[in-house]
Amino acid sequence: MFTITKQFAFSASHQLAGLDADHPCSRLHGHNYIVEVELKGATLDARGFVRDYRELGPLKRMIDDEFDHRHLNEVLGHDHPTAEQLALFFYDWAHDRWPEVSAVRVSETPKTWAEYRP
Ligand SMILES: Nc1nc2c(c(=O)[nH]1)N=C([C@H](O)[C@H](O)COP(=O)(O)OP(=O)(O)OP(=O)(O)O)CN2
Ligand SMILES: [Zn+2]
Repeated sequence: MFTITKQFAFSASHQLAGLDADHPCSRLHGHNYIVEVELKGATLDARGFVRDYRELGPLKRMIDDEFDHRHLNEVLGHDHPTAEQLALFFYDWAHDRWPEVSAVRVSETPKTWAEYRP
């Protein structure tokens, strides 16, 4: 089995509901997000690729247009825009287009990663 990954980045604000009042993430704040998309394939195409990284360009354009420098509560339409919810959103979006997508990981800080892998 082959596994390839590609990372995308954006900056955005969010405010998480349902937390204790003294939880810092209940305040409006922002992160420099990293989104890592993983694709798997048992075989390679004639070019030697699971899929050409360049074919993931539409995901970069969507992130740039709809997520970068936006407020994630508004983008996702709810008040729980956690890293887990973002990983699920990007997985669904990417897997609809590229069936080899096997997982998506989202980082909010240099020390944290959330992964969605069905
Ligand atoms: N399981 C999750 N926990 C938290 C999420 C999340 O998306 N999923 N999000 C947050 C905050 O939005 C933010 O990411 C803060 O995280 P935290 O690790 O607490 O960041 P700090 O830099 O303040 O942590 P240090 O311990 O100071 O390094 C919170 N939890
Ligand atoms: Zn946060």
